Amino acid sequence: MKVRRIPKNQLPECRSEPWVDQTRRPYCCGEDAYLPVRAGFPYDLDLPERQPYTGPGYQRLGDTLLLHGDAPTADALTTLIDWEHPACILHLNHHDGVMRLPDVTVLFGTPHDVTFRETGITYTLNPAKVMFSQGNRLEKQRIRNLIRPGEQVADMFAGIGYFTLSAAVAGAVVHAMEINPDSCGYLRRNAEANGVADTVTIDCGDCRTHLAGPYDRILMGHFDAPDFLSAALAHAKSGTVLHVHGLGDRTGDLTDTLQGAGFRYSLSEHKVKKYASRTWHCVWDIELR
Ligand SMILES: C[S@@+](CC[C@H](N)C(=O)[O-])C[C@H]1O[C@@H](n2cnc3c(N)ncnc32)[C@H](O)[C@@H]1O
Repeated sequence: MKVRRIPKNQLPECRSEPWVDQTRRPYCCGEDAYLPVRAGFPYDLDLPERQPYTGPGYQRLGDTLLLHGDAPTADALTTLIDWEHPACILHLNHHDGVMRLPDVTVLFGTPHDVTFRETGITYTLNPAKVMFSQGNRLEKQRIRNLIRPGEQVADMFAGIGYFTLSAAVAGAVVHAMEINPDSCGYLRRNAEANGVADTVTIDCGDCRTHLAGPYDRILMGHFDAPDFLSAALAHAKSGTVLHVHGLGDRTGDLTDTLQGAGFRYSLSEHKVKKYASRTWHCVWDIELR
């Protein structure tokens, strides 16, 4: 690719010059910018074409990359390091136990706290210590759109704040419960970083002992959430909406619990993401009448 090297701060004024090839993107490195040059115009350098990326798929959290699925080969790892220049690479083997703790193998660098933004929300966490699911991004946005300012919301499985923060930035008053002290620490930091510490109350411990409803909305972001439905219903009222996550088809269990507790309700199912070849991560919206 034929380019002219210019100081990066001159990029905005040079971009519309007649010699600039508008069909290609400028490349920046340090204080320099390399602008692609149209055929027939003078150029400074002929850069080799950037090869397409052929390494493994990854999830980026700040300067750390998280790999899912099979562990990469040594060559694939080198390709990834050369491409992304990360500070750390982790291979996620699985999530463990009720706290869904990540079981990771460190492939490169040293795990540490990372800070990143997703849909306007800032998160800090250590991906080797606590889970963060980017696959739930659309669900977080959906919840954010459903919230009315001033709603009283319970988040029974708050983690580092995936749903709590989405609800709080939409104007809800959130009671966040989380059993893992590490996650509680990040949740507190994240509420402060997003300017919602005044409207988020955090209780570190088992949600069943901290629920203090009735609430307008109850968020239940854990695969075992259907087993916690009775506990949630004891803190609900007519008009309460519950968002109950789970794996596979749990509608029979949910309707049994709702009918056993004597509630009239409407129930709708939403697919969040594919979890295994034939298993979906679903969320059931239940509105009590
Ligand atoms: C699956 S993670 C949160 C996932 C997150 N909601 C998401 O969508 O990515 C579930 C969280 O619930 C917490 N947890 C599990 N059992 C709990 C309980 N009985 N009370 C409070 N928190 C609990 C775990 O420690 C974990 O942080």
